[in-house]
Amino acid sequence: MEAENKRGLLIVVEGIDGTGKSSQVQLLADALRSSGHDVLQDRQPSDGPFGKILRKSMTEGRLAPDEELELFHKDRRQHLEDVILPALDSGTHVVLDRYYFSTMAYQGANGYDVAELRATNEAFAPAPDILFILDLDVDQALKRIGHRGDEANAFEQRDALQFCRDVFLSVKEEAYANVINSEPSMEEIHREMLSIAQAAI
Ligand SMILES: Nc1ncnc2c1ncn2[C@@H]1O[C@H](COP(=O)(O)OP(=O)(O)OP(=O)(O)O)[C@@H](O)[C@H]1O
Ligand SMILES: Cc1cn([C@H]2C[C@H](O)[C@@H](COP(=O)(O)O)O2)c(=O)[nH]c1=O
Repeated sequence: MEAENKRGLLIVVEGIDGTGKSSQVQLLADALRSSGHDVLQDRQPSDGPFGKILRKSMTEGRLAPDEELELFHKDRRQHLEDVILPALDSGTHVVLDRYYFSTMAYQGANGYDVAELRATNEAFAPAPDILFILDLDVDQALKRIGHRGDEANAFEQRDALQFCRDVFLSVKEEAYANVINSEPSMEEIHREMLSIAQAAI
């Protein structure tokens, strides 16, 4: 009899800029691979056609809010259909840097209703099996990413990031959510996340 092909886990890492998401996604994916698991490491915006437009807009000039929001949703649908769901179906674990919680946070900070954004996304995007919310004080996060700019922009950015941090923390009671204090060393944070992931696999 053929061995049953167990579905992979969708493991999402969220948090405001500078909390260490990319570093932890890399460490977690590498550690799970070293333990013999099939792992796809990926990110949103994705590297697909809509994600590329979004990434370009971040360096070359922001799009109008409605156009930007539509592209985040198109990107997520395309990424799920073409990449994430097939990987999970084949038993591969997906470690994802940002997901729809970032839409709730950042587009919420742009003025859209957070609950509506969540409902729109959860109508087509499966909830994660594990969500890591990397949590750090906004000033510390800004220090890590070496914020530069004029004073007015700094205040605006600080307020927007505080809003985003609050939105990420608003889902902390979900069964899949794990709030990770991002102050300790990368290695300590990695050990905590790996032990949670290993317990679920
Ligand atoms: N636990 C940590 N302690 C100190 N510095 C850290 C820690 N984790 C990450 N950093 C540093 O903070 C900076 C941002 O890390 P990283 O790019 O992983 O964060 P991020 O959340 O993915 O950021 P962004 O959302 O802006 O891409 C990097 O210089 C990284 O080396
Ligand atoms: C998925 C997603 C992302 N964003 C924003 C958040 C960041 O400013 C950038 C992504 O860049 P990073 O390399 O991951 O830091 O995109 C967003 O506004 N909405 C989203 O849904």
